Amino acid sequence: MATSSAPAKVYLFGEHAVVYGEPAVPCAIERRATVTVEQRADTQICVQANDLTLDGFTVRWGGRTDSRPDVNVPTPLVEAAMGYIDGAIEQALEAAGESGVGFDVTVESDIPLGAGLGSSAAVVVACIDAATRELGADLAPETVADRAYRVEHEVQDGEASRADTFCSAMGGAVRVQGEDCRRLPDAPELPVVIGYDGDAGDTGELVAGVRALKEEYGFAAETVESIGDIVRSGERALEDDDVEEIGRLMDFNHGLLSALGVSARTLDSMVWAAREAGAAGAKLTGAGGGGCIVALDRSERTRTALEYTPGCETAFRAELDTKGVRRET
Ligand SMILES: Nc1ncnc2c1ncn2[C@@H]1O[C@H](COP(=O)(O)OP(=O)(O)OP(=O)(O)O)[C@@H](O)[C@H]1O
Ligand SMILES: C[C@@](O)(CCO)CC(=O)[O-]
Ligand SMILES: [Mg+2]
Repeated sequence: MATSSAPAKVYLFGEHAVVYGEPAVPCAIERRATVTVEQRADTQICVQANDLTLDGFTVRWGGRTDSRPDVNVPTPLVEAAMGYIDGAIEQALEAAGESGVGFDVTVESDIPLGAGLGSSAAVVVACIDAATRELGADLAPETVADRAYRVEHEVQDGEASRADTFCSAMGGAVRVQGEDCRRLPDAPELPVVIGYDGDAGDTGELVAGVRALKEEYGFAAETVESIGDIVRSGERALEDDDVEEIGRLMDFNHGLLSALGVSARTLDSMVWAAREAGAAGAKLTGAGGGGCIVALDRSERTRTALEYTPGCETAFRAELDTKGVRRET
């Protein structure tokens, strides 16, 4: 039996545009998905999943006698979860040079699902790490990141960046542009506050929506390029530890994401509540459509204001996670 965990992330800048070759800077936060993997005597994959936004379910597939999932939760969710776990197991088998092995997989996660905090990447990264160790192989976090990216790419219908998976595997703040993935040497100490509307967006669908806009309108394509410019300015502000400037750029980034159609009324209200409470800046994080915003505020004012904002279910402070994927005992 092997257990690994991997962190969630927020985007300081650059989600969506990163899918088209612009840079992005996500940052791992201290909320984790933990995956336990144990070999079975047969070839079935049996998944038990629990998290904050899910009551918990069990799916079983791949055996000779029972290849249909046996579940009581909505089909799209189950299919998505099966896609991620199936993909992760396939990657682990390939990495370990094995085939035809069945597993019991247990997922426990503190990361709300589909909320822009990278629950999919954390689950896939932790699952690949645990499954390869269960098979006697040991992969470097960069290799886990690369294999996890292949899974996200497949599940998101061929459109995904390496940002979420690299960030979750490596921890800290990272910079990703195409295949160029690096850890930022001096991870910034940022006063991150997160607001969550209790809702979810489907990353694959939201990415497809931006792609369609970009193909229809030249100005949408230019908006994506402008997000790249914001990220480049953001990197300089991060080097200078200039929280005010980082905040201004986050505000601008949110405006452009909103123009690309991936915000939501609740995300906009939370962003405005944070700004009015004195946050240095605020934006949606991740794919959007519902889920989380990220704001910067050293004081408690933003968190308190968010808690009283209609549409906000919960608000919390998030510490930077510097560890990335790790073995749990
Ligand atoms: N605890 C979990 N158990 C099983 N599957 C999970 C769990 N957490 C996430 N997943 C899978 O990940 C999917 C959500 O991934 P999606 O990419 O849409 O959102 P996200 O990763 O949370 O946010 P974003 O990609 O915007 O950062 C779920 O539908 C489910 O298939
Ligand atoms: C929207 C997106 O940029 C981030 C989702 O967390 C998609 C991706 O990078 O694969
Ligand atoms: Mg995701």
